[in-house]
Amino acid sequence: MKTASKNDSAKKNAGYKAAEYVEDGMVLGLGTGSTTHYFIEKVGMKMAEEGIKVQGIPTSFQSLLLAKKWNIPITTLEENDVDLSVDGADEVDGDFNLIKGGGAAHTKEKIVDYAAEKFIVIVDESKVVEKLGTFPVPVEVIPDASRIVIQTLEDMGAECEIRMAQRKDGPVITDNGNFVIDAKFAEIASPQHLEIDLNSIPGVVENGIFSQMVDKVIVGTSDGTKEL
Ligand SMILES: O=C[C@H](O)[C@H](O)[C@H](O)COP(=O)(O)O
Repeated sequence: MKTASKNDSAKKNAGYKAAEYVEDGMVLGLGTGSTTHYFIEKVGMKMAEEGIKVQGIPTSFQSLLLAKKWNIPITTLEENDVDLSVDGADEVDGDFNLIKGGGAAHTKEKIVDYAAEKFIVIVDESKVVEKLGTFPVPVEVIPDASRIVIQTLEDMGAECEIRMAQRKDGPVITDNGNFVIDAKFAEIASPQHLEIDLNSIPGVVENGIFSQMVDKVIVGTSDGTKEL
C-alpha cells in the first residue's frame, strides 16, 4: 500500500477539501493512493460527525480496506451509478489531462471515474505540469502479451520497463492479475490520441492516460488549496 509521506500536508488539504463536495445519500467513487487516502479518511469522519450516509465504490484493494476502516458502506457499479468520484493523479496538465497508475490501479480507477456524474482530481502542486510525459505512462497488460506489447510500444517510440515489485521477486501483479509496463515517451503530442492508440494494442487492458474526463482539479498546498 502506498502510504503518505512526501507533501503530506498538501495532500491532506486537497483530500479534505474534496470531502466538502460530499452530500448525504451520494454514491462515491473512491480513488487510490496517498492523496485519496485523506479524502476517504475525511468522508469517514464526516459520516461520524454529521450523520450523513454515503456508499463507496473502491477502485482498488487499498481503497476497499480504507473504506472499511472508516465504516463507509461498499457498493458496486452493478448496483449503483456514481454521483461523485475523487481520485489522485501522477500528472495533470492545463487541459485537465492526467497520467495515473503510479500505484497500478488505473484500470479500475478509469472505469469508476468515467462512470461518475462528477469527477474531481486531488493533487499536490508537484503533480501540475505544462505537458504530460515526465511520468511514464502505465500500461496494464495481460501477462502473456507483454513481450509483444513492449515491441509495439517501442515501435511507437517509447522506452519500456515491466514494473517490478518491491518486496517480491518478479513483476507487480495488479488487482486484476496483470502486469504493468511503464512506457516513457519522449513527447506526448496529443494525450487524447495516445490514450486511444494504446488501448488499440491487443493485450493492453487499459492505460493510465485519462483525457477529457475531469470536472475539477483541487491542488493542495502546504497551507491550503486552490482550484484549477
Ligand atoms: O494507481 C494509482 C493511482 O492512479 C493514484 O491515484 C496515483 O498514482 C496518485 O497517487 P498518489 O496520490 O499516491 O501520488
